[in-house]
Amino acid sequence: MFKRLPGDEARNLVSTTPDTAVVFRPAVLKTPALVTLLVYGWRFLAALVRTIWKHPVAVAVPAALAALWAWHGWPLALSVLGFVVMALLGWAFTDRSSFARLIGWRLLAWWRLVSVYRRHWQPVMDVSGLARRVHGRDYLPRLVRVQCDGWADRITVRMLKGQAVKDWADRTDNLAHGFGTTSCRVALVKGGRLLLTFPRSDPLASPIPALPIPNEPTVGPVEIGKQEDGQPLRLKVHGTHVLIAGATGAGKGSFLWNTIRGLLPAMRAGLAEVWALDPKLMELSYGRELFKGRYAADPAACADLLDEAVTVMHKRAARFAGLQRSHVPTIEDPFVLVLVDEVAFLTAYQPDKQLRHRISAALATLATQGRSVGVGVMAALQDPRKEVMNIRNLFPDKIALRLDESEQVDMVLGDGARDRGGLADHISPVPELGAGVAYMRLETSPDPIRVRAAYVSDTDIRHMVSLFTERGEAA
Ligand SMILES: Nc1ncnc2c1ncn2[C@@H]1O[C@H](COP(=O)(O)OP(=O)(O)OP(=O)(O)O)[C@@H](O)[C@H]1O
Repeated sequence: MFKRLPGDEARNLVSTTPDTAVVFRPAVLKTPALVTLLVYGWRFLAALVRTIWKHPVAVAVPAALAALWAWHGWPLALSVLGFVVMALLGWAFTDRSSFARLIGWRLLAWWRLVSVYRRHWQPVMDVSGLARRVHGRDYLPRLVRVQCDGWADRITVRMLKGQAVKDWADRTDNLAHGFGTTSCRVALVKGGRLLLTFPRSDPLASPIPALPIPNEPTVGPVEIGKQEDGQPLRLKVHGTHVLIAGATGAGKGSFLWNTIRGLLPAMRAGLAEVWALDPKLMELSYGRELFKGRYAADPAACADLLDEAVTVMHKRAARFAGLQRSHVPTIEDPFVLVLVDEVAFLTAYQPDKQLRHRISAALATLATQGRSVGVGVMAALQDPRKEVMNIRNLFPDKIALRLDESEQVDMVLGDGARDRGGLADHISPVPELGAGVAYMRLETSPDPIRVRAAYVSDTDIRHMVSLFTERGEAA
């Protein structure tokens, strides 16, 4: 007597009499030909309507050409096709960006969909473990849409019911290599839908030379480099505090120097001041003339300078109380940016306990109360552990350059940042490839963005100093 079993369970059958083979006869249901034809016909019709609905222009052009051919012969259809191609080429050469936006990226997206994503979708999902087989049925996440721009392919995906973002975030390596790119970023669009970003090129692959000094004095976001999509990287420094962490040689200095460079016109105009704490005596001493005496390297002098910043902050808070809630830089009340290179030298590694407490208390006070009265802190450090920097959570904006260990990423950028693609431990230790490259997590956005700061060389710093002192004297 045969028992009917779902297909998948046949492999679980065990014979107690090894000489007798288990005979499995699947139940065969004969479907009438008419039903099969109707099903295929319906599917074809649905696909046709869907294609016309989704791609009206792409369907209309070949349909019009086919109609021309049928009614007026192929010479006319060919001439019209030639005319269309020439017109498109003309458009592409005269207004590249609008052509790319309206036609170019859509064509590329279609090509990438057909040649890469749809073609490799099933094998990549299977091998990476994102497809599932339940009770003999295969379930595959759905590839919803492919969009392209000059930098990356963005794939919208519908997850399987019951999958979590983490399931995908843990497999970014599999996805990237499966689709022939070097990296993949996962972001949640809405419940059940993800956006996978696959960069096609890397605008951050080679060092970026120092950017021009801005013409206008501004404390607004200062341009300091590039984002991974090739857009300028503008860092907010006024109204926030910034923590920069990176292993030795990761390029922390370039974030500090680019910020000073961007603020230079405002410093010259008296709208901004940079107060520098340089306990290693290496990084900021090179341009100490820029700080107009607000420079300290000795720990005791650093503590005095921090106390002075706290006093400025308290005085402003007392004056502003009840009158204004945010700071607007003026010559009387300029924006004060306290730059601290290797803050751990002043806190965790400082042998003098009293000094250590004084410095930590001043830093914590500035970081909790300074931003609304125009006193900001930008601190750099190598080791982001809590024992070394126990106030790291007081910095709203965080930058992780190359880090030695994967656990350090979340210490700097906050919980879950590495799962969201902040792979700071994967940044190359080769200076040409990785110095100045970082993942940035801003207060306003939980997804870390990959960026590279421009390289401000010693010559650039000398030029900044001469420009500042010359103009300062002239002013
Ligand atoms: N933005 C950048 N682009 C390219 N190369 C850079 C960049 N920044 C730094 N470098 C290179 O990396 C080297 C190390 O940079 P830097 O001294 O700023 O690192 P750091 O993180 O401050 O190191 P440490 O903590 O040891 O002082 C520089 O000498 C330079 O050659």
